[in-house]
Amino acid sequence: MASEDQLMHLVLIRHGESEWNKANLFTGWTDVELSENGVKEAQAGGRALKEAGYDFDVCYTSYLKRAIHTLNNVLDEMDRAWLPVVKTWKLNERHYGALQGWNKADTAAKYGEEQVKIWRRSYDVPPLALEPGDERDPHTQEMFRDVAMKDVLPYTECLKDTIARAWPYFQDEIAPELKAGKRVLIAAHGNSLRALVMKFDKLTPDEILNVNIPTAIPLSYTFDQDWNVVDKHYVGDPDMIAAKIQAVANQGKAKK
Ligand SMILES: O=C(O)[C@@H](CO)OP(=O)(O)O
Repeated sequence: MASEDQLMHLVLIRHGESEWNKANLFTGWTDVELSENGVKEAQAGGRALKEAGYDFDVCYTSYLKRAIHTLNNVLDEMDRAWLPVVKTWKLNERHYGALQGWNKADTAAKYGEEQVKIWRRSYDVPPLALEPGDERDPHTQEMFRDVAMKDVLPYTECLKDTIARAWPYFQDEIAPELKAGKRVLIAAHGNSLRALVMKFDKLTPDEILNVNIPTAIPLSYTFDQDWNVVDKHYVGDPDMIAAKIQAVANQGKAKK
């Protein structure tokens, strides 16, 4: 067992409910705001972290406002608004291609729940792609104007593609901070966090299929120096967390 000063502390938090989660729409890189409930969820996540005695040295988030505003609310609750925050598009949600804006239950009724589960959760089957020139094309959006190599920007992504950008970012930018003893908080998205969890937990493509991340519940990881997970737990009430995980899974079901 590693001694406490050799352990590395990381907390992941998915953004609170967004306006499009509430409407059950595929979101991806659409930059939608938190719902009123989502703000409350983020605040509750911050309070849970504070009450459990967590503190951080550096935070990371995506370019999307639902994650950024979640982080701001968490840090406000912890009286840590002053902490350094690094934003990167590499932690953006998985790009949902042409599905962005479609209702998940209607899509399940039209294409079948199995197909929707594959689009939502499979490791290597991407959703239908955006057409180049679509107004949602990231190559033409202001948000990505500083991305030098535009061909890395996607028209759609499966989880494998999200891992291909999020995992090298974690290894190059975040892992050294953890190694240096910094306590790190990452506020991101259901699927960009699944990308990290798949790597941390060494899950197979079949195992990751059934992993759903609940909104705004802090997920605490402790690693030893070899990146073995020595502790992993959600911070909050277990029944509430189980209900939230099930609610995420149910979003892809057709309405009966
Ligand atoms: O719509 C999305 O971008 C994601 C996260 O909200 O949804 P899903 O859980 O269906 O992958």
